[in-house]
Amino acid sequence: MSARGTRRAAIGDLAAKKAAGEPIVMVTAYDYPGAQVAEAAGVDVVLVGDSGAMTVLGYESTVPVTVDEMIMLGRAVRRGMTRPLHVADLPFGSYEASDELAVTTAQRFVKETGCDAVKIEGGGRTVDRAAAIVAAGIPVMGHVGLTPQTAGALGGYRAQGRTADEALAVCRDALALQGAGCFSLVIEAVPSPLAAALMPRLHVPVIGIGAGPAVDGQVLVLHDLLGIHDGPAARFVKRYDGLRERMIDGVAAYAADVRAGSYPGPEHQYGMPEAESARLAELLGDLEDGANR
Ligand SMILES: Nc1nc(=O)c2c([nH]1)NC[C@@H]1CN(c3ccc(C(=O)N[C@@H](CCC(=O)O)C(=O)O)cc3)CN21
Ligand SMILES: CC(C)C(=O)C(=O)O
Repeated sequence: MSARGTRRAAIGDLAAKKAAGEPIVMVTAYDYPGAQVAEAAGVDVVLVGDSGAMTVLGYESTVPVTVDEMIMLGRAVRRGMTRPLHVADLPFGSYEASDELAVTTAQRFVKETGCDAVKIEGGGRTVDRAAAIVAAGIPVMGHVGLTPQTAGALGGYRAQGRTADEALAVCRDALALQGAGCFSLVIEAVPSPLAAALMPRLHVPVIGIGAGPAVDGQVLVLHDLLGIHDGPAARFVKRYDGLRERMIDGVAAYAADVRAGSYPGPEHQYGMPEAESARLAELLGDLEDGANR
């Protein structure tokens, strides 16, 4: 590999960070500039999340997004970065029905997007799917707590595991996914005490989103943290910028310039030698004479 800092990340890097007690930084990205920005900012893991269904494709949930759509996003992300670990979400309906389907879909993502790992949601039957994909040689990130692909069954986009019994179910799922060979887990929208109680029992790196500070790293949706997304934000979202407002201001300033005739300015125009433009006028005159005959 080339110079230090430009080496492509390896799956084992997350475990090394956990062992060293260094927080792991993960963000989503869905396209080429998003991946470039994530890499330039020095993030460790870029997730091509199915949240892209909502943030960049405009669907009302993550459920409708297709494998082909996710693969297009994943390929664009691959072209935009070298170093961060590249994880791809398998979309709803593309892995649940059987181990064969899960492996086939995961293989498509690896072959067609060049991702390092895939992420699948839930415990239960997902545990077997995770084991099958791992057995096929593809690293799997698990995802427990709030699992948006099945949020309908969970009562909507709301925190999970708020009672001891429900919390135990989340812990069981996390431990089962670890047992199935997941190299890392995402835990989403759970009480901080749940995550804190679970952490000593997990040896794989755990990335939290709305799971408090006890975990090994944090993930946020790029469009949420930059303030590009304008929908209702979850409790865990911290908005570090207001890019949506800045983007609207930029386009509005352009529109105002066009309408005022102040764009394009001299510096945005191509010139032509005086002799050539004089000759062009002559040639056009001949053209008209010909047409009018
Ligand atoms: N832009 C974006 N960011 C996300 O984090 C995200 C998505 N999209 N799409 C898929 C899921 C949905 N997510 C969400 C969305 C909303 C809440 C939310 O509003 N939660 C409320 C509680 C709502 C309730 O109890 O009814 C909260 O207070 O956190 C949580 C997770 C996380 N994921
Ligand atoms: C929020 C993260 C964990 C995710 O699953 C997504 O972006 O789809």
